[in-house]
Amino acid sequence: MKSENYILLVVNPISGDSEKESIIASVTEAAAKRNQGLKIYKTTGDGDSAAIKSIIKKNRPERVLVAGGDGTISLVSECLLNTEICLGIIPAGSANGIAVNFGIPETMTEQIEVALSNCTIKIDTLFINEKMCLHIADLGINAELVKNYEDSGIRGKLGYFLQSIPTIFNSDSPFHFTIETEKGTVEKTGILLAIANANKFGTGANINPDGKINDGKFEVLVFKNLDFIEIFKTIQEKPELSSDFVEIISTEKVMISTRKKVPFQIDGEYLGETDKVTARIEKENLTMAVPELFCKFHAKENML
Ligand SMILES: Nc1ncnc2c1ncn2[C@@H]1O[C@H](COP(=O)(O)OP(=O)(O)OP(=O)(O)O)[C@@H](O)[C@H]1O
Repeated sequence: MKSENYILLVVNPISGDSEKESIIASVTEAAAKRNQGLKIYKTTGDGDSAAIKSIIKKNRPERVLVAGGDGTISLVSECLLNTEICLGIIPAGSANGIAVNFGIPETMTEQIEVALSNCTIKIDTLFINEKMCLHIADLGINAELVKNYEDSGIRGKLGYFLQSIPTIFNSDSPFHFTIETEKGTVEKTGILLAIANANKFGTGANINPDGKINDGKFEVLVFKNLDFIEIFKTIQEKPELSSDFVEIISTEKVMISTRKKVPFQIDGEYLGETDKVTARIEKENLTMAVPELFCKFHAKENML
């Protein structure tokens, strides 16, 4: 197969609760229409990263599509870092936080169209405690929620909803954070500290409306309280959030320490409790196919 004219589709057969055969059939049809070859790799949960890297190295595809949840999207993204090969996302997980952030459409037909489109963008990726983060990591009450969700065994948005109230009542918050950036050291108290190269939580809450995914910076957001009026505002595209609710520090690197150990998650994966987190950004090292609106919002000419 000629490298320029070939698509690799990585499918996680067990992610979420959707069947994957219709995705495979639709991508096969779309590739044929474009006169492109298609190779399908189904993940096994064991040695997938090495296997995908080897396929990419041997037969450089023009594009890689991934059908799976956030875990599979992250895994494939890591295989494509610092290459010119474009990634297209077909969300097929239980929560799909990454897809929500990139504004990936709801229907499979539109998702495949976007994934194969020429609307591409080079994004920055975050490394948090040296683990790649495409979306959002946090310390505090949201990470507790992710843990309780994983423990409960109930998948999807309902699972998160059912865990949200007990998580709030049983939380050990507020937490005390020491935040060191190139601008100096500050002390903050809050229920949640998020590290975001993204605008939205997986729920669609627009918590970092001015964040740009390709500006060489990321944001540290300290949420001070559960102000429901402010939380409600985050359903808007451009919410003006009060600094009594959230304080935002834009930076290229950060070191965070806490007085006591705090629950910690990266891209929806609970990583236990910690009292030290470092984060840094790597500039424009991943090419992604995204909806036109997302491309426009992140156009360089719109940046200050
Ligand atoms: N064939 C397989 N059998 C069992 N586990 C697998 C297989 N392929 C991948 N996995 C596992 O699937 C997990 C990743 O799942 P992923 O995050 O994509 O979906 P999800 O958990 O349903 O979605 P979300 O992250 O949106 O909640 C990894 O732990 C990986 O080891």
